Amino acid sequence: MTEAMLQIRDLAKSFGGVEAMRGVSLDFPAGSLTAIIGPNGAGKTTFFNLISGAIRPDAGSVKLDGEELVGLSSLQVVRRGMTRAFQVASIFPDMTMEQSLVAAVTAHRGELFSMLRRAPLPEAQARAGEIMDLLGLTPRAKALSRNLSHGEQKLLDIGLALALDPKVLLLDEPTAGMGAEERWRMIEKVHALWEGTDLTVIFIEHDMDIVFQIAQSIDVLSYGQVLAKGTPEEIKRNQDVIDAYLGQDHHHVATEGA
Ligand SMILES: Nc1ncnc2c1ncn2[C@@H]1O[C@H](COP(=O)(O)OP(=O)(O)OP(=O)(O)O)[C@@H](O)[C@H]1O
Repeated sequence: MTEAMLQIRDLAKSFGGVEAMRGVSLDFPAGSLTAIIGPNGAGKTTFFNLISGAIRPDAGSVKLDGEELVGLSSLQVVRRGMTRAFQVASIFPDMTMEQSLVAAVTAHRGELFSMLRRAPLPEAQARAGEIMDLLGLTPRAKALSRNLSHGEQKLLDIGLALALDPKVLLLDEPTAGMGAEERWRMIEKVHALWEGTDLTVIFIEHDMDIVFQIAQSIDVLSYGQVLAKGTPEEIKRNQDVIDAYLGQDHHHVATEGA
């Protein structure tokens, strides 16, 4: 059997007396699109912090393409091929979208460019162009960051993550803070990006309609443990998940003809 692109084993982390992650083991096959869901405080953000090297686990293993990541810094994790989209698009308000992406590609590939003794700009511009195409941002290439809509800024954040040439892309609530219509536009772009590349995409999302619509598989966390994992159909019918999460009033449950 081939190993998953990302293989997590027995991941654990406590903050003082709080066991935020209690032995989580999950596999993410190459090219998969997975949603991480769960009630508030379930450990979703902690999970991303642990696997991306932002914080160090007390125990466990995180293997990317067979290589152990635990103990590496965030930067080293990025270099190995796992990148998280952060809210950084607004840091350089007077740069255009294209300039921001060219700068990110150049920063990431700089070493390689100097080794090849080639001018970085045409290459970086070509890559920035590809990324804008993937995200449907090309018409906004010359727009200044400060003039981008919230949704466009979020897409640029994803673009900046793509500039780091990841194998695995982590998205922390890509639709947060958006209205219903903008959410769907956003998630359709994420879906198109996933379809158009061989990326392994893992996203945290609270909107269950979105999760059930686009995720290929779903991992449910609760109290720092894996409560369930499966296809959207399996998760919708899982009684533990319904009891722990989907039954809660404040979550949007896809009732699907019910
Ligand atoms: N740096 C920290 N120090 C202390 N406790 C923490 C820290 N980070 C997370 N926790 C605790 O760990 C648990 C899991 O939190 P986490 O933010 O990972 O959950 P979450 O599933 O992302 O929640 P939400 O959906 O509300 O974002 C919570 O009890 C939280 O209070």
